[in-house]
Amino acid sequence: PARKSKTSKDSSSELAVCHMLLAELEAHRCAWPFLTPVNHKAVPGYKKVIKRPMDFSTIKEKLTSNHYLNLETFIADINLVFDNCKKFNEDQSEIGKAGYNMKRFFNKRWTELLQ
Ligand SMILES: Cc1ncccc1N[C@@H](C)c1cnc2ccsc2c1
Repeated sequence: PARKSKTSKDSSSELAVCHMLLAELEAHRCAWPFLTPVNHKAVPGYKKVIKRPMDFSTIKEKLTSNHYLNLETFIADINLVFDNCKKFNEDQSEIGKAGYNMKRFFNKRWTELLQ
C-alpha cells in the first residue's frame, strides 16, 4: 500500500494525545518526584551522574512551545525521566518505586491510546 504521508490532522491529533498523556502522568499519585526539575544543588551527585535531566514540567513547556516534531521525540523525553530515575535511585527507594510505577502506567496508557 502507498505510504500515507503525515497529514496535519494526524500530527494535531497526535499532539492532543501527548497533552492528554502528560496530564494523566502529572495527576498520578506517584508523579511527585518528577513534576519539576531535580534541584541538583540539593541532590549531591545528580548533576555529574545524570547527563540529560528531564521532568514533566519541562516536557509540558516543550509541548506547549511546539518543540516536539513528532510523537517519538515526546515519548523519548518521557522515557528519559524514567531512565534517569532508574539510573540514580535504588530500585527499592521511594523514588525508585515511584519511577517504576509511572513507567508501567505510561507504557500501558500510550499503547492503549496509540496502538
Ligand atoms: C526524580 C529524582 N531523582 C533523584 C533525586 C530526586 C528526584 N526528585 C526530586 C524532585 C526530589 C528532590 N528531593 C527529594 C527529597 C525527598 S523526595 C525528593 C525528590
